[in-house]
Amino acid sequence: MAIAHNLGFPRIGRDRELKKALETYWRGEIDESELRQTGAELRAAHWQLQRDAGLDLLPVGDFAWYDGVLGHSLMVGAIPERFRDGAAEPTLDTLFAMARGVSSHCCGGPAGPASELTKWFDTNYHYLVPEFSLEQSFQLSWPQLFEEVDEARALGHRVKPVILGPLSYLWLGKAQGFDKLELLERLLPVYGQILDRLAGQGVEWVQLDEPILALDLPQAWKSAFERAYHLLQRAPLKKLVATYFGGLEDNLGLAAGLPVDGLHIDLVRAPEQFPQILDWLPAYKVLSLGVVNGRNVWRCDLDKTLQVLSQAAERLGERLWVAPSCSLLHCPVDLRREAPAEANQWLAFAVQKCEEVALLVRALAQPDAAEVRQALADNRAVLQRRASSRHIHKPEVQARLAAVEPRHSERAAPFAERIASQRERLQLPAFPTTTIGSFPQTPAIRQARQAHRQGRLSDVEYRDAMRGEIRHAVARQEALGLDVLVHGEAERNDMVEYFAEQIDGYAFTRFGWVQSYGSRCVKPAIILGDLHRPRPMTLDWIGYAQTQTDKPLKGMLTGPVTMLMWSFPREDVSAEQQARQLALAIRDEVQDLEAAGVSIIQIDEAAFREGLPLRRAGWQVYLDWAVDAFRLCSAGVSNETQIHTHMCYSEFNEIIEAIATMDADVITIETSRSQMELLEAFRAFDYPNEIGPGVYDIHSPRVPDSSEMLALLEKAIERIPAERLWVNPDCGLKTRGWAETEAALANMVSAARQLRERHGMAAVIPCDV
Ligand SMILES: CN1c2c(nc(N)[nH]c2=O)NC[C@@H]1CNc1ccc(C(=O)N[C@@H](CCC(=O)N[C@@H](CCC(=O)N[C@@H](CCC(=O)O)C(=O)O)C(=O)O)C(=O)O)cc1
Ligand SMILES: N[C@@H](CCS)C(=O)O
Ligand SMILES: [Zn+2]
Repeated sequence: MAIAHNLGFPRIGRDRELKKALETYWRGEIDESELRQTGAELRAAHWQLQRDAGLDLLPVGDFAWYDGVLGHSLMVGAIPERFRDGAAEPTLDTLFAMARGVSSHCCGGPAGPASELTKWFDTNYHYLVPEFSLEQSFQLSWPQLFEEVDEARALGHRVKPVILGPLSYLWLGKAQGFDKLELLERLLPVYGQILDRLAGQGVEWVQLDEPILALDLPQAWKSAFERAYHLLQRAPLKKLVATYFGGLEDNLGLAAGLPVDGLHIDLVRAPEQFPQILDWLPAYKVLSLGVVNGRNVWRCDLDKTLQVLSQAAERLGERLWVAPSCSLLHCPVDLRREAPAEANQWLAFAVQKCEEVALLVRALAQPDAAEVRQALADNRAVLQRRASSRHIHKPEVQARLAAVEPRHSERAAPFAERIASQRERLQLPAFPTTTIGSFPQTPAIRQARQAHRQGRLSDVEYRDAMRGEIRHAVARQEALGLDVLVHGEAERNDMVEYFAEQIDGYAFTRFGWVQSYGSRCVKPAIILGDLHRPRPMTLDWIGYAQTQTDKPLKGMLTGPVTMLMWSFPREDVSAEQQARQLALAIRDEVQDLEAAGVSIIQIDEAAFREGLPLRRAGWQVYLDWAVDAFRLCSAGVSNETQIHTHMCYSEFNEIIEAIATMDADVITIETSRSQMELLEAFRAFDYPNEIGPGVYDIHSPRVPDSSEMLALLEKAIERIPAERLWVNPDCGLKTRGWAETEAALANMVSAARQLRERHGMAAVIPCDV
């Protein structure tokens, strides 16, 4: 009989228990043993949920205090010098210091900025980038995995530890001035020790995640795979190499031939790998088929999936394993937590996905069992109901889209002409200072929203409370001397969810939390059907904010690509189609803001880079529709209206041309943790429009001083003409407190003023530059 297993379970908790415990610990309100207790309770609950769902083999090692890659760095002793405290072994506080940074005036321990945070492949999860030095050594330093294996076994579970594989780990890290692959020989002995120790604990199978096998790999890395796994071969336990987020393609032969005992492939992202894989797999190996989508929330089409599995079972017998396509980290925890709604019948969250995997395995073994037949019949009926639902197909939305012409994606004049009109209108100083949009989402704001949701605060009371927050944010910005103000986004629960709630065609959850980084979560909305905007979404708030100041105030919207990437999309129509529907909805809002006199409109495309397919072969198709969606939503304004965009993941080297084609008048980007290195692409391409490279990292509570920001701006000026440079933080400030926000922004404004003096720049940039 096939084995039902799982690659990883969400760790944050159904009610975000881990988030709450972490934040309470960081505030000093609970001690380490209380935090650890919450972790243990969550792990126990999650293993039990998976076991109750019917899985045979449960993952251990998928729990992390902040991030799995960070935990792995601790395990192999890759701890940057600035976080080493002289202590022999790292502590939980070492881990949190690496994740969050430490201010020099705090705690008396080592100080320094946090490690870089970046996107986990093409997901909305962020990991902490390992930092490698030339003298890097590795040693087993963090016993968490072994302790959790004991913990799970003591609870009576059959476990499969999950570890990030050595090649993917090195690939995801950062090495300054040398080839990080050179570290492999130093790293592998530690992997050997880890595997030996797990074997000593009685572990039979270990899962080594090597998602980079789904990427275009240089030959040196392909060869390194063979070398590495040959060396790890002697460890006395069975190894399953797990690949996901894409197909193996040219790495198929390599992956199938590695000297390990099993291979997991993602058949949701790359169904074409089957049945070809059967011909490549050595006869002794287990094949784990990832057939239940770990990246979306739709129920699995069980009939269709069983056709594939039955064929596989015929060839593989007991060597067939069944699993979700990837870790379920990217899914909400449990659909049973939601209130009843028509759409629920179409959905499956992590717990339900485990049940689907178990059911598929049962259906293979006992296709005629009454409960199996019933479950398959139910599944069929549900899928049919969805296909014919009136919530999905809206002829008026489709007709509007069909009438779109290329001219709708063209600004009236080229950038050089537009910027002159905009400078004339805006009268901004050189190096204009601004922020990315959000100001601190304080407990008071969140509590007001909760009270409003629960009916304890009327619509008018809620509006007045948010207007109070807007007045406060505007007044603080004026006092700080910022040049372009924002309303602060107090009224938004999230930059995507807020808009999704106002666009017809979306569905929402109440508890569908997914970890984004550390303790921060998002609740992605679900695109059910055709999308349109029935009424203005931001006009009242932004109009109100503009009445509070004479300075220019940026209208703040989320762009179509980001709306799509950070939602759970439909699978019955293309991503392009969904992005174009969203673009029209946002275009309507842009035009309403312009008509209301808003002179600058920022359309955030924070997820633009993340949407880029993992394999280069898919890039152009994506870039064409993604750029066009942005242009479609932004191009309908006059030359005097300045369009900004913002992206928080700025590795643009290879797509800078597409970024330029978006033709935003100003782009603000995240660059501070990379010390402005990411601007190199803009310099090399001679990017024509204006740029605001982030001068400080907003993910950390640390307040950088103005000299630090000035130094970064000087680096920026080496790469970008001074008259096109803006000054802003890396991203929005919603996660920060007011005290640190004001301190950091005051330093930022001071840095901009010093820069103006140093470079003798005019107070107002002339229009003909
Ligand atoms: C820019 N980022 C975003 C990404 N994806 C998004 N969808 N949105 C983003 O902004 N991806 C990349 C980055 C990731 N960065 C972040 C940064 C910050 C957060 C974050 O702060 N998340 C919040 C949850 C936000 C939210 O939905 N808030 C709601 C509900 C708040 C709440 O918990 N209410 C309580 C009651 C009130 C209380 O006591 O505090 C409750 O309901 O129980 C709201 O404001 O109404 C987080 O807390 O993690 C995410 C990604
Ligand atoms: N306007 C948003 C962008 C985040 S990427 C914010 O400031 O939070
Ligand atoms: Zn951002």
